[in-house]
Amino acid sequence: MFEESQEKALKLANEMRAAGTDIIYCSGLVPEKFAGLARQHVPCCGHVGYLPVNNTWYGGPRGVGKTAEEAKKVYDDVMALEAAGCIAVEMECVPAKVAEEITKRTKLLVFSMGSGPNCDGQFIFSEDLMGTNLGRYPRHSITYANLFTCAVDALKQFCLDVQSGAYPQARHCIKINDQEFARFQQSLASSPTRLDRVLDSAPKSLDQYDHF
Ligand SMILES: Nc1nc(=O)c2c([nH]1)NC[C@@H]1CN(c3ccc(C(=O)N[C@@H](CCC(=O)O)C(=O)O)cc3)CN21
Ligand SMILES: CC(C)C(=O)C(=O)O
Repeated sequence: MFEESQEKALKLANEMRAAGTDIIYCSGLVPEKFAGLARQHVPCCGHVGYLPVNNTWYGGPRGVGKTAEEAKKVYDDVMALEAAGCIAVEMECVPAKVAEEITKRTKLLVFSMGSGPNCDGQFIFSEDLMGTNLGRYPRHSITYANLFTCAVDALKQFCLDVQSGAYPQARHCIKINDQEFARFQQSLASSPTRLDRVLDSAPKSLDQYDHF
């Protein structure tokens, strides 16, 4: 919603609140728009440091705040969000020492994404945690499982078991009692098998084909 009008942002935020969300997080939203939401008592979380939504302006993914000037700009951005009435901020790819100094000075809850241990909380993409990210794993990420490989292994094994006949086994199958089955077979006595039907529909002679 960051490129939408104030009215649309408020409407969307209110729909999300009605659906039960506790807080509206928005990357790239300018402080004036957060202020508009905060005036209507919408709890908001902003975003500072490296903003993937504004990727072009950073020249690609990178740490933000490695110079004194840029670090001060991150501080100023946080203070602007605080003044706008946000209650939290995601701080992305800011040097840990800079993030720590800013966290000490703001009332906002600071969620660190690659901004070191001394913020109020940590934020990591679950695709990185669980190993389902098919792209690059950023430096700040940590991976505890390899669910993608697990999923592919499971699908491969299923394929192999179907091909080898290992699946399905008797315990995967549903039974019918012998008497009912015999009656069913009787009812099919005059029905041709698949093979009969294929042979029946095969051309009887080449004359059935068009020759030009
Ligand atoms: N899977 C996933 N994980 C993320 O953390 C993530 C996404 N996707 N998609 C949206 C953004 C993009 N993010 C990124 C992506 C790359 C870097 C990156 O290249 N970081 C540098 C560190 C730069 C430095 O040390 O100065 C790196 O080397 O990984 C950072 C954040 C974070 N977000
Ligand atoms: C979804 C994006 C904007 C994000 O939260 C991040 O990169 O931290």
